[in-house]
Amino acid sequence: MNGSDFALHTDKYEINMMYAHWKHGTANDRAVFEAYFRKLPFGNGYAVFAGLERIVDYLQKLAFSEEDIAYLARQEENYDPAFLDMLRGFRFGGTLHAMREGEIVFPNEPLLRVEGTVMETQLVETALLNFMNYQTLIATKASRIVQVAQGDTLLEFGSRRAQEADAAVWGARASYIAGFHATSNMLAGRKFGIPTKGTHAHSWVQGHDTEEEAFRRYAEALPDQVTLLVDTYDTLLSGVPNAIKIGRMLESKGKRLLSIRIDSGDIAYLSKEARKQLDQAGMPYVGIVASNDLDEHIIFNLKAQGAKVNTWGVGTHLITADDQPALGGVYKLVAREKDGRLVPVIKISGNPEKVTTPGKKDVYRIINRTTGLAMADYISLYGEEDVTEGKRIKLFDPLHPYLYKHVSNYTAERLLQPVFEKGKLVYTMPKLDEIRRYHQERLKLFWPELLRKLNPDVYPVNQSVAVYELKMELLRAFAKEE
Ligand SMILES: Nc1ncnc2c1ncn2[C@@H]1O[C@H](COP(=O)(O)OP(=O)(O)OP(=O)(O)O)[C@@H](O)[C@H]1O
Ligand SMILES: O=P(O)(O)OC[C@H]1O[C@H](OP(=O)(O)OP(=O)(O)O)[C@H](O)[C@@H]1O
Ligand SMILES: O=C(O)c1cccnc1
Repeated sequence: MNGSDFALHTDKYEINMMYAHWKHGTANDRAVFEAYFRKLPFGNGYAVFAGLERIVDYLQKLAFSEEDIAYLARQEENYDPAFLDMLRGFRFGGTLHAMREGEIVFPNEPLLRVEGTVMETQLVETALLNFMNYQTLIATKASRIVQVAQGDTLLEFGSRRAQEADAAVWGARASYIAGFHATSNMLAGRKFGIPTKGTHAHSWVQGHDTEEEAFRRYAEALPDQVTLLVDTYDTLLSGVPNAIKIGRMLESKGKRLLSIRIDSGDIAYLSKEARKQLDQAGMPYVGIVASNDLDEHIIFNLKAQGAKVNTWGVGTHLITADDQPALGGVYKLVAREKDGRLVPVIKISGNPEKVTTPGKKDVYRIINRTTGLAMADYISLYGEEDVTEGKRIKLFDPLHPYLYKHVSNYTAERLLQPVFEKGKLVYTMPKLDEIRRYHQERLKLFWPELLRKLNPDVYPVNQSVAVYELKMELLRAFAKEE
């Protein structure tokens, strides 16, 4: 699917609601939706927002083709042909505010705010959540791996195990945003300018009479980028000694063996022994790449065991986020047009976590002027001025409003950026390397206790008094009496 073929990348209920609005003459009423997730994945202390590039491409190209219209005409809902005719001219004319890609984000704060007609805001729900949820999930998983790798080189190897092609390509991009250094996926490399890296497979060694011959022929063909996979037969007795022979051959030609790769067995033990052999052979410059079902926990453990690995190839566990394969981001209506005015709306649930926070809102990062560190994220109603003017504000957790403090010594950064204004793209997409740098910079705003992978501190996401009171007011209005 290319970007212009996504109009029907939506759930049928969105089309049905659009149709029902159209039938009742309310299709062009205004609506405001916000997208957020309720729980951080992997027990992490933060998430890394990603997906905006694809969202922008999708919204820009959003249009129904004749094939789409013909398909809709065949549905058992019997949509009125006049509705389908109207869809022919449909374009996204709404307003989108979004977090920057690479931003550090937290539960229950809007990551996207979409304002427009009920038609257009409803149609885009599925695709926006699909892009945001997957890419944010993978960027967050990758960021955890980056934290434990402590500056080692990280290669994304997941394509063959990803949930299909889009996941491989966009997952490679999300990993790069979070600090991975390269991907093995050449399409992701070409599309996004991500550096690409590749070694060779076991099949290369199996495809020759001897391991030494396989290594030699590989090195002869690609003398500038030789990484040899040393574990096909016996890592320490044949793989590394053969790699050293090839290292010598390369040296005699004024070249250098770049690295060896270990893909099975006890990586801590084998890498230490391989390091010794390489050093004793006078090749301290040869790096050691490890792969084989790695994730942040195994890398952390291998480092604790003193593994002599300087490059980690990570595939399956990263690209499938296998310990939590979905981010539960939701897209909720927060305000709608009534009698010509936008009014806040609420969704009530027996599960308190699922009660929505009404009203069109903004998110600010409150930064302590003295420490330069983030103290809390602060959700205000759109247009509330105290926070933008730097006045004294009250910080409290909406779940425990009796615990609060006032702050004045802060700067407030507005996190949601204007991306589309009434259908017009007003945002200059940063280059991928800028996004990646931005992510690294943003991490510096947080204390290390929040960034650790195990039992991190909980970062406060607070609400303004006005947001809290509006929610209470709507809850009271719907309170039941028995
Ligand atoms: N020293 C170690 N400490 C903790 N985990 C390790 C260590 N060495 C390897 N692992 C991890 O243990 C898992 C299984 O390793 P194992 O050696 O059983 O791999 P394997 O693929 O079964 O090996 P082989 O291909 O030799 O059968 C992998 O996820 C690997 O990354
Ligand atoms: O383990 P992952 O984190 O998913 O990383 C990708 C894996 O894919 C390759 O194995 P595969 O057995 O598919 O091919 P090979 O013959 O090249 O080893 C590679 O050797 C890694 O082990
Ligand atoms: O280049 C590699 O070593 C590689 C690429 C993809 C998957 N596994 C390994």
